[in-house]
Amino acid sequence: MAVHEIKHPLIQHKIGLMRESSISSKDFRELASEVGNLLTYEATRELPTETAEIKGWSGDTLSVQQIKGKKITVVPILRAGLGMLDGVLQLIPNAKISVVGLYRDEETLEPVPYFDKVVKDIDIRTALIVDPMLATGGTLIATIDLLKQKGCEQIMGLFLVAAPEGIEAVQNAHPDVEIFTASIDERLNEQGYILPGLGDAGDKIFGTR
Ligand SMILES: O=P(O)(O)OC[C@H]1O[C@H](OP(=O)(O)OP(=O)(O)O)[C@H](O)[C@@H]1O
Ligand SMILES: O=c1cc[nH]c(=O)[nH]1
Ligand SMILES: [Mg+2]
Repeated sequence: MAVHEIKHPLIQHKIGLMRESSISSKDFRELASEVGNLLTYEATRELPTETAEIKGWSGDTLSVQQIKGKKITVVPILRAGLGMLDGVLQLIPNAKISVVGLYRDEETLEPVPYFDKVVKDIDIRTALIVDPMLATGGTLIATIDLLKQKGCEQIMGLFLVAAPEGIEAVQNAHPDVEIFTASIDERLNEQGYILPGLGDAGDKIFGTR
């Protein structure tokens, strides 16, 4: 599995701002969307293009490049993934959206699924999963399981922050999935939170902390 930690200065700067303990929900939300946008730019760098003929402004026929083949479905994981969705859609405005809802049980840290509504033609689309946090990896593994059961064959994931433990778990379960993250942090604490991390991303985005 390919794991890309994106060291772009803009991304590093914005993730640094998000680590400030007193950050407001408004600022956290804006930055989550902005970093989601920048990660999308990086994750789509290798998308294949093909030549198409169009009629240009002067009436001449022009050869231009268009995205080729499989289309994308963006898969925000409820709740916190919604915080990155706007930024992703700014770059892929025609993407279909497949929503999955899972929360992590606070005691067992196991993912608990509670919602899914994915596009019907997911078998011919590339899924772009978005979630701010990849911690133990349980939520991501369950999401990939679900998408594959529905026929999805090509899957990428965008995460603001990822823990080494979670990356390893996902690598073992789904070695074919490609991951893009703004930061691979140090470790998980006893409660399964990422250190140094961002805290509880869902609570910060929705103001429920
Ligand atoms: O890798 P894992 O250990 O599974 O943890 C990561 C998950 O935990 C958080 O969601 P949470 O359960 O807090 O739900 P929320 O988005 O509704 O806050 C986060 O947004 C991920 O979905
Ligand atoms: O650090 C973490 C781990 C899981 N979920 C979060 O929101 N933050
Ligand atoms: Mg949460």
